[in-house]
Amino acid sequence: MEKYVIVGGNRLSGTVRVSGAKNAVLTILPACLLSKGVCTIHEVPRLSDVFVMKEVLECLGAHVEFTGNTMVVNASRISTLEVPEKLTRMMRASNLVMGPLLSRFKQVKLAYPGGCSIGSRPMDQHLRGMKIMGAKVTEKYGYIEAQVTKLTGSEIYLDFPSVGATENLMMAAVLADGVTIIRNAAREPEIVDLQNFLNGMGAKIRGAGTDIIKIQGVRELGSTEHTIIPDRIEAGTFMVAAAISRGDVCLENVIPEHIEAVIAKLKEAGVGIEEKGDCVRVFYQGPTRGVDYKTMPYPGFPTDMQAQIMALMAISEGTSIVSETIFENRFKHVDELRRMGADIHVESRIAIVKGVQRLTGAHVEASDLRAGAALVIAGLAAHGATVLEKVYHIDRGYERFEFKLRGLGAQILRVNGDSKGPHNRKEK
Ligand SMILES: CC(=O)N[C@H]1[C@@H](OP(=O)(O)OP(=O)(O)OC[C@H]2O[C@@H](n3ccc(=O)[nH]c3=O)[C@H](O)[C@@H]2O)O[C@H](CO)[C@@H](O)[C@@H]1O
Ligand SMILES: C=C(OP(=O)(O)O)C(=O)O
Repeated sequence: MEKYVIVGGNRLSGTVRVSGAKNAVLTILPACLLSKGVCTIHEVPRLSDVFVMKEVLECLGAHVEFTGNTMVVNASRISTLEVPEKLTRMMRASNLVMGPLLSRFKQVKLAYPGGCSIGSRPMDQHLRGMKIMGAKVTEKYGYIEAQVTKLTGSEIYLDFPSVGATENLMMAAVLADGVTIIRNAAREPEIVDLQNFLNGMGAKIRGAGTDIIKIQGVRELGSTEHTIIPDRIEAGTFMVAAAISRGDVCLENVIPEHIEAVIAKLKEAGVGIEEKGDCVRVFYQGPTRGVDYKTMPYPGFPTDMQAQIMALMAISEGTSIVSETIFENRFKHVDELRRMGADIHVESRIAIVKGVQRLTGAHVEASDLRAGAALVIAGLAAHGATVLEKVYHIDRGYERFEFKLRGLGAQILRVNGDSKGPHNRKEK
């Protein structure tokens, strides 16, 4: 299994370009199943999750070409409405094919994606919305099956602004009969990107980015060309890497308003940040201070940045209190940071981080994607070498991670494998 070896102590400097957003592409690729035409998508990051989603589309019968960072999907013909269990289990986001298949073909069957290491992640909000629109949904033997004669535009109030439920229901509603209104919808930028993509195919959706989304059903959707928004979590991760290494880094291809909550917290902690158009400069301007933060749905502080900032807090002056309100099991990086010398105490969904003078390189393991990113960040600042196991978690969400970090001056190597990661994966 591949691992990273990171030798800490180098100040990061230079420029890094942020890739297209994983969470946008993971909903836009399933949305291609709604189209009778050809969808050309630019800025698609070469991530292992993207390759899994490509395989899902291909298993359903779509034709997919992936060259560089452009993907062309032709789902005009589909050969099955059942997603193989092996694929649904590999990735939570595979559940996002449900809305499009039900909407266009009136039927879908997939294995329950199940829980994952950060929490149980049920799908009740997705399924309740589909039932309100008229679908018959059965959950048996680990499978979800849904079918409908005709989806009907309806009013759906989400109990929680779930990102996946909002996306699945938007996609279910685009070909439904009449108007669907999703209230208490998630407001994440990836949902706005999905709306723009669907409208490009001929859908009639307004309101994404607010908590009320209105979808006027249309008869069919056609071809489109779309560019994925920059990945705000990758941007935030590089910001923290720059800050912890006392560096001076310019990030290109960033939409600063998508990461205002992260920028505000880093500034409060004493990190220098300057915004210039779609570039952001992050620089050291003295020791950082511990700050408190609480994860919230967008535009609140993103849960997907909780672990990375905790690595910075671990060597900042004073104490910070971190509250995780989105996922019940998202502190798995804490034990690993402790191995590196961090002073962190967890009580239920709160972590109390007391800043220490320095971290020390250790043998640690990534339990999930962002925990892995946090440990890389910690390794950049640690004294000595850190060996990070289970790098495959990081490959889910960071394109050319070690290459980008090395370009900024970090000492990080991938060992035990082909040293390439998914970005160099050969096409079938
Ligand atoms: C591919 C993708 O876009 N993943 C993101 C998406 O995941 P995902 O779409 O799975 O996250 P949700 O917003 O749905 O989940 C948030 C919370 O709602 C709960 N919930 C969700 C659906 C449901 O039917 N019932 C229910 O109880 C979940 O268990 C969790 O506690 O948003 C998360 C929250 O910002 C991010 O961390 C993930 O990176
Ligand atoms: C939790 C994440 O992703 P996913 O929903 O794909 O598991 C993440 O990106 O941090």
